[in-house]
Amino acid sequence: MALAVAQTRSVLFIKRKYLHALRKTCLWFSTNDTILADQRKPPPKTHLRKSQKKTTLTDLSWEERLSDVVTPLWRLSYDEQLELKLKHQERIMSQLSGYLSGELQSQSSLPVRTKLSFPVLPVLPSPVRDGYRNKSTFSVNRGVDGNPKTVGFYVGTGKKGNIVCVNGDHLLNMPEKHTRVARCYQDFIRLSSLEPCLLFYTGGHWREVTVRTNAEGHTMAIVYFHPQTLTPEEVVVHKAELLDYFTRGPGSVCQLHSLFFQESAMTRCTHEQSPYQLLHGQPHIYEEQLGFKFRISADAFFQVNQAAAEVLYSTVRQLCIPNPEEGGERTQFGGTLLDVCCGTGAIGIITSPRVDRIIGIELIEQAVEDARHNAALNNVLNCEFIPGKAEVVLPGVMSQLSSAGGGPVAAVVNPARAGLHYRVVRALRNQPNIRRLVYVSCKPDGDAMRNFRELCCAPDPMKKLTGEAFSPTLAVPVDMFPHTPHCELVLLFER
Ligand SMILES: C[S@@+](CC[C@H](N)C(=O)[O-])C[C@H]1O[C@@H](n2cnc3c(N)ncnc32)[C@H](O)[C@@H]1O
Repeated sequence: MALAVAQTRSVLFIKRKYLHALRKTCLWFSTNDTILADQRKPPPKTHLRKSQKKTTLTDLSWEERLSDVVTPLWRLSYDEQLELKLKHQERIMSQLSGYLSGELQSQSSLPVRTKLSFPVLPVLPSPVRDGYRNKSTFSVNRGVDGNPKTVGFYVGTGKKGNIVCVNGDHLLNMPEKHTRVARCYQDFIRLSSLEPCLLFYTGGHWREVTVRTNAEGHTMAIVYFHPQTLTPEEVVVHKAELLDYFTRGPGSVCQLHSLFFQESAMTRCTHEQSPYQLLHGQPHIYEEQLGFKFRISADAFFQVNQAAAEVLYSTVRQLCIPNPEEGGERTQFGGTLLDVCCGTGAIGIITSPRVDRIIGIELIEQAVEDARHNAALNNVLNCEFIPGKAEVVLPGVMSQLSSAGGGPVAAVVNPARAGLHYRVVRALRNQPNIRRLVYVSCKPDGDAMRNFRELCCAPDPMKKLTGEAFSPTLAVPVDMFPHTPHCELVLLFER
């Protein structure tokens, strides 16, 4: 009996210590689309308890170490994960409340707990918790056994020079289809006469592989390749070997719906910088969201968790254009919805029945083409998608909206982690017809916080922020990334 009590106490102690460490970690962790993998088989719970008793990092297996990097909450129950995420979001929103009330001065101020000036709802859970990722990017580097042709995820950092590439089959957020492609790609590059490209300046060719899947199980693989000094004719030979491996050879078990190849000498190239070459199959995959169908190109952004994206999108739609009886009669807002950083147009298209007009703005041309195609595919006629940087395009759109008679305008912004350019914030703030603005952020404590403050500060002619200030009125966190510390925050501003 005494022994059982002592054991329980020790597990509780370890759990508390672990939660404390995670809370600290959550302050600086950020969503990283390229290192996050999907995983299928978590180390069993019994294994977990043993690992909790271990004290040093080196006692952990490589799989556990990778899980701690990619899915650091894997040891916690899902309820514990949601509790932790809610506390983290509340802390960030209390920081925002502090800035707005003047209690906190600068972003470097210690995060003193300030009373929340608006409600933060409980985190909306992801309907799918395991194997949820529809996109994973696997790196190539030296494995645990020293083999430089290893495909997986990094433990360690380039800066410290201690990178080890660990296979991610066990990761909780990874679907089996993704790890199968990674395994096959590893077998393929091990058979290839070409070297892997570990560092751009040291040569080598085979780089990472991205895998995208949809709910129907279609699989798209994109292989990135550094041509170095190979001639185009030489590259053709290796492309043909890759194609043969995945269509007629052992890689055919992946049943690829699409195989793309991109020659790139940079970390990341758009389709315009270096075309995605279709070696096999269909150029797109399709996904359904809330009854609408979406085409996704190799280069386009799409939310990584399809089921949770539906939760996110219905939350955003309801906050942008509230419908008192969600699911009942549609209310017609009769104005314009600006969808800034619209990707393949999902938010605008899903909200289109409630508004007269949607204007989407997006940087990536392939995504804009997808958005236009998606509107037509769904018989949506009131959407217009404009390619370009929002900071360049939006000021012109605003003058059009003002001169067009000034109907009501709602705005949704969903930028990447770098947040919105100050010109975008200025244009939104200075457009008096916008009364509601929904900001969707995967990192609200980063650059987005600067945007929140610029939207809500007192008018400042020096910064050309002359429009009436917005106020945050509701925050809804949505868990898109189970087992990781991240979630999306949907923040409603009104004035
Ligand atoms: C987080 S994604 C959101 C996409 C979309 N709202 C969705 O849910 O699918 C951010 C998008 O912003 C785009 N983007 C990044 N910087 C931009 C800029 N300066 N102007 C316009 N779009 C930008 C990216 O290409 C990406 O598609």
